[in-house]
Amino acid sequence: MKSEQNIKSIKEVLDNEGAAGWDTLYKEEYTPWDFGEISPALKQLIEEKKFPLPDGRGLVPGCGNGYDVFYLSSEGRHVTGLDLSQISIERTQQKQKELQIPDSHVTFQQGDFFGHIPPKEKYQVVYDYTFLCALSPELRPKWASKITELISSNGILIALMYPIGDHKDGPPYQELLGEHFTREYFDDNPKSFEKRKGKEYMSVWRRK
Ligand SMILES: C[S@@+](CC[C@H](N)C(=O)[O-])C[C@H]1O[C@@H](n2cnc3c(N)ncnc32)[C@H](O)[C@@H]1O
Repeated sequence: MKSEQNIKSIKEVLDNEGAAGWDTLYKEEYTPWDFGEISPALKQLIEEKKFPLPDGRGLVPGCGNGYDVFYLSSEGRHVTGLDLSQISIERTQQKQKELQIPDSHVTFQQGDFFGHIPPKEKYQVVYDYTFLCALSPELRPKWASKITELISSNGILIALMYPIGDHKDGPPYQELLGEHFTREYFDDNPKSFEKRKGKEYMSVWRRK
């Protein structure tokens, strides 16, 4: 990871370069959101069987270095990792090759979430971690419409909410998703990376 002298702040890069700034951040290896592994909260959800995950098709929008994509994929679940950054996608594809993970389990795709066309049967599982929060607030309703469009009826959204803000009724997920989703699982104290302790909520939402 490069020092902050090389790149002053993520916000500055994105303000100056727009969406292309994500590529710059990956190129410069300035990715402070990346802990090099999947979140303890996701592991806890799955390994402690807190919520059963459906098989079928999964999507991780803004997948970054792809740890969650590999983790969520299985014999019965194909997972697509989608990211705007060509550099991050090339890296994940390289890792997929090295790990010899077949395309029948995992696909990495460069592209814009807002233009993403779902497979015919849509997704049964979508995982959002530090993706919604990376978008500017005016894009949140658009994020919610797209999530609603991408998930099949009865499919689920796993939203690991970070950072917990000071919104009156918690993070804005309920107002964004409430019309089309029912919240079926919530943990306001999941396992977290040390630096994020107390700043994350785990939630699972079922598409109506
Ligand atoms: C804060 S990073 C989080 C990455 C990953 N989820 C993680 O936790 O390590 C946000 C990611 O979203 C990607 N991104 C931003 N806007 C996007 C968009 N419109 N469509 C797809 N990916 C996008 C960025 O390239 C970046 O990889």
